[in-house]
Amino acid sequence: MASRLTPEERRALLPALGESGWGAAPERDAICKTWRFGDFSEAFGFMARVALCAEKMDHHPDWRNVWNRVEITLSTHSCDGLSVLDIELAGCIDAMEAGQTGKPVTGARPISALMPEAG
Ligand SMILES: C[C@H](O)[C@H](O)[C@H]1CNC2=NC(N)=NC(=O)C2=N1
Repeated sequence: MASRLTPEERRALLPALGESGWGAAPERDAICKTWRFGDFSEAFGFMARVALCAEKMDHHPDWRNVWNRVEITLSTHSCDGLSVLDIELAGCIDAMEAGQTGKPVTGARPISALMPEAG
């Protein structure tokens, strides 16, 4: 079973995701990111690609789609928080995004909320 990221792992892994638009989900140990696409077809195409990747990993997003907008939240049910599987799935999603018209929506809550201070 995947275990929850340690403070050291968080400090090592989360800043890069923050750079690409991931933020801290409200009131959960989870990361989230929102994209806006040209239209519903593009948004749904992106979701289909994410679904295939998630199924291959046996690790699945929480998500919401409203027409051209896709909001994804990642956390691991089995440890009730962030694990390395969420980091891997986020990386896979970001790699797919590159070829799309979809753009991340700015304004996510800072990912540093999920990182305890060192010391
Ligand atoms: C039985 C199955 O392997 C588990 O339920 C998997 C499926 N997808 C999952 N997805 C997520 N996000 N967290 C999990 O713990 C998880 N567990």
